[in-house]
Amino acid sequence: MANSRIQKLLGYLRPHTTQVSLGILALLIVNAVGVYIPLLIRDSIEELRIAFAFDQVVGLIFILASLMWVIRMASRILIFGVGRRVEFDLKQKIFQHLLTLEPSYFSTNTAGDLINRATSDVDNIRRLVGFAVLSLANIVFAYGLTLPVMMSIEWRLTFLALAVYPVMLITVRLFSDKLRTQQQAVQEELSNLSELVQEDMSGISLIKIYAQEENERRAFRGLNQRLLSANLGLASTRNVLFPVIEALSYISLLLLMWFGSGAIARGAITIGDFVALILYAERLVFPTALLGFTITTYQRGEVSIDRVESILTIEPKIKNAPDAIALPEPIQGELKADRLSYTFPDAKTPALQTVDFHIHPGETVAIVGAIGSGKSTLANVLPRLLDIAPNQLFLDSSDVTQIRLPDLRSAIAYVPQDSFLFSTSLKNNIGYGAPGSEQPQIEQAAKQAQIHSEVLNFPQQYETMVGERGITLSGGQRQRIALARALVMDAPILILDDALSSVDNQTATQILANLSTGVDRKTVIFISHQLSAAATADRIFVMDAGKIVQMGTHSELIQRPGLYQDLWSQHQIEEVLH
Ligand SMILES: Nc1ncnc2c1ncn2[C@@H]1O[C@H](COP(=O)(O)OP(=O)(O)OP(=O)(O)O)[C@@H](O)[C@H]1O
Repeated sequence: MANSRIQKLLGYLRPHTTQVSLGILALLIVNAVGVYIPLLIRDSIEELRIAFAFDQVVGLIFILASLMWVIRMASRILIFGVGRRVEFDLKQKIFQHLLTLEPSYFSTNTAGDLINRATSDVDNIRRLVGFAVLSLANIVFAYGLTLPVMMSIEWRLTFLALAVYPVMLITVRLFSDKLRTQQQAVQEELSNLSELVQEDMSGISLIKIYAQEENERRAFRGLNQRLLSANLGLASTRNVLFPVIEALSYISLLLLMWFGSGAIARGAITIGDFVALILYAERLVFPTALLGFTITTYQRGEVSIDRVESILTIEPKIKNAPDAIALPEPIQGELKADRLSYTFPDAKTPALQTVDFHIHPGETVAIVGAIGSGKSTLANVLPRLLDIAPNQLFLDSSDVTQIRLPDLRSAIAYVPQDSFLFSTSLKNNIGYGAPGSEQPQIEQAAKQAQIHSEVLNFPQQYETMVGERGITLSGGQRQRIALARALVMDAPILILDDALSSVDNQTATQILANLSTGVDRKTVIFISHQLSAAATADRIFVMDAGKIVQMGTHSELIQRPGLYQDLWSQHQIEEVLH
C-alpha cells in the first residue's frame, strides 16, 4: 500500500521532473552556501579581520547571503509551483472522470463528499507535493551538509547542542497533530455555518410564514459560538507552539555557551569554532521544527492520495462496448424491445419486467400508468442512462448496448422530469445540446415549445439570465425551455418524461400535435399523467408494475375493459369536477 502510494506520488511528479530537479538543485546550492558562510565567519574571527571596517569578507558574506536568498526563493517558486500544477492536473482528472460515470453513481455518493475530495484532498496532495517535498529535501541537505562540518569542529559539543532537537521534533509532531484536528474542527464549524446560511436564504419564505426568525437567529448564534471556540482553540495552540520552539533553541544555545566556554578555556576549540557551532546549531532549528509539520503533511497527503485514487479508479458501468459500432445513417428512429428487463441495484422487484414493444419511425407513443409503474425507468434505459443487458433493446435494428454511446445519445433528445436549467442565459440553455446554434434555430425550437412569445417579454429576451443570478421562471416556463433545448438537437427520437406536467392540458396537447406532424416527423415517446394529451398520440402503452399491460390507440383502449379504461373514467370525473 505504502509502495503504491509512493508510486502514485512519483506519478504525479513525473510530468514536472525538470522543475522538481531544478528546485532540489537550488536547495542543495542554498545549503552548501549556508554551510560555507559560518566557516568564513570563523576564519575571519580567527584572523581578526572582521570588525568595524567594511572589509572584503563582509562584502563576500553579503553577496553569498543575497545569493542564498534569491536561490531559496527560486527553489520555493519551482517546487510550490509543481504542487499547484499537480493540483490543477488532479482536479482536471477528477472532473473528467466524474463525467464518465453514470447518473446512478451520483445518487449513491453525496455531492459534498465528492467536492471534498476534489478540493480538500487535492489540497492535501498539493501540500505533500509542494511543501513536504521541499521540506524533506531541505532537511536532508541541511543535516547532511551541516552535521559533518559541526562534528569536524567538535563532536561532543555538536551532540550537546543538538540534544534538545529530538525534543523539539516530538513537540512539533504532537502540536501539529493537535493543530490538524483543530483546523479540521474550524473547517467543519465553518461549513456548518455556511450550510445554515445557505439553507435559510433559500427557505426564507418558510421562515417568515412560520415566524421562526428568532429560532433561526438562535441556531446561528449557537453555530457561530462553536466556530469562535474552535478558532480560539486553534489560535492558542499556535500561540503556545512557536514560543516553545524558541525556548528550546535557547536551551541549545545555553548548553553550547556553558560547555563551549569550558572548551575554549581548555584550548579544545577556538572562538571562531565556537561562533561557527552556534551559527550551525541555529541553522538547524528551522528545518527540525519543519520536519514535525512535514511528517503530518505527509501522512495527511497519503490518506488523501487513497481517497482521490479511489474515485479515479472507479470503472464507469455504462461505457462503449469494446467493439462498439457507429449508428448507421440515416437514422430512422425505430425502437424495439425484446423481453426488456431492469432491476435497480438493491431493489427486490424489477422496475421493468420482460417488456416487449415495437415503435415505428415517426410514431408518437404515449406511455401512461400509475405512479412508480416504471415509465421513467423505460425512458432512462433508451439512451442507456441505466445499465441494461445486451440484446433487449434495439434502435434501427442495432442493439443499443453495441452502439457507440455518443451516437446513441445524439440520436435521442430527452427531456427529463425535473427541468434542470443552468445558471446562464436562456439562449445558452436552449442551445446547450447543440453548441454554436444560431439565433434562428433557437427561436424555431422555442416557437415549437410554445415559449417564444414569453421569452420576448423577458428583460433581455434570449439573453436573460436564469438561475441564482437571474430571473425565476415558473414551473411551466422551465419545462418549455427544457423542451426547446431538446428540440434544438433535432434528434430523430424525442422522449418527454412527464415534461409538460406544469403546462396546461390544452398547451400540452398543442405541443404534442406540433411534434407529431410535419415532414420530418420524429419518433416521440410522451410519458405523461395528462390523459387528454396522451389520448392524441398514435398509440398508447399502459404500464403497471414494470410491465406494459395494454397497447393500442385511444379509441381501441377505451373500448376494452382494463387499466386504461379505469384511468380514463377517473380522468373524465376529474375534468367534470374541475
Ligand atoms: N434510483 C432508483 N433506485 C431504486 N429504485 C428506483 C430508482 N428509481 C426508481 N426506482 C423504483 O423503480 C420503480 C419504477 O419507478 P419509475 O420512476 O420508473 O416510475 P414512474 O412510472 O416513472 O413513476 P412516476 O409516474 O411517479 O414518474 C419504482 O418502484 C421506484 O421506486
